[in-house]
Amino acid sequence: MIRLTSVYKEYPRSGTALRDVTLNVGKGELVFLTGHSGAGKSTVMRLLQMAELPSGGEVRVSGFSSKLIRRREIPQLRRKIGVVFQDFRLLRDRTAEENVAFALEVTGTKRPLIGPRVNKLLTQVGLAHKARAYPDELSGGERQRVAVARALANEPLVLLADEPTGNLDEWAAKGVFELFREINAMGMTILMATHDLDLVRAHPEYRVVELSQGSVVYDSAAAAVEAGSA
Ligand SMILES: Nc1ncnc2c1ncn2[C@@H]1O[C@H](COP(=O)(O)OP(=O)(O)OP(=O)(O)O)[C@@H](O)[C@H]1O
Repeated sequence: MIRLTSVYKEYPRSGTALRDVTLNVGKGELVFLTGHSGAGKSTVMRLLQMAELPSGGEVRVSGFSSKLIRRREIPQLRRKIGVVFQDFRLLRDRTAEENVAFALEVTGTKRPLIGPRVNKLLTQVGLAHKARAYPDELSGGERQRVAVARALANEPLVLLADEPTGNLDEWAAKGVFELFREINAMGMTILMATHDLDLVRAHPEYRVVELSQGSVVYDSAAAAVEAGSA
């Protein structure tokens, strides 16, 4: 589903952001991507959306390769990736349901299908009763749920979440993560960049990959294999 092979990313002024990163995420996995500020988590997320290309190595996402993709194919790839950000990025002048509907309008979903689909998505994230509320009328946790509904609107194959609980208090963070667990249990592949080590420690059942200064320094999946062969 996601495959980074010996990926390097250099930025002209700040130098090497990723150094020889190899990482495979299989279909249906939920993986925490951790590491200090500046470790390269957001860079990985941007490369997966092919918003940027690697300086070396290859990024593959659901059949698309950074080595082969053409500019005009990028919208096709993006449709297969749902993205959730720390700061929600909702349209303030649109209600919860209009925010979700917008994601369907821009991909050309037929109008009669949009209403029922929005309703289903808002129900899935537990917010059907707030469909007519504007973002300013919602709590942080509720806003993030709308953002998750929007990310799922076009039935992506992968969900990328960059610090999705970073702006939430502990309870709201737990609630949003529970939603991720439910979505993952239904088969969605999720890569979640997070600083929240308490959340990571509370869920040892999920794989953890740690970046430090642009390199993978720990992968619980690899650690499990090594422990098994020792
Ligand atoms: N657009 C850019 N131009 C130049 N350098 C960049 C750019 N984006 C990231 N970098 C550099 O790449 C390195 C990794 O940054 P990145 O944002 O991926 O880290 P991060 O782990 O997501 O950090 P944080 O947790 O603070 O978001 C940093 O040294 C940063 O300065």
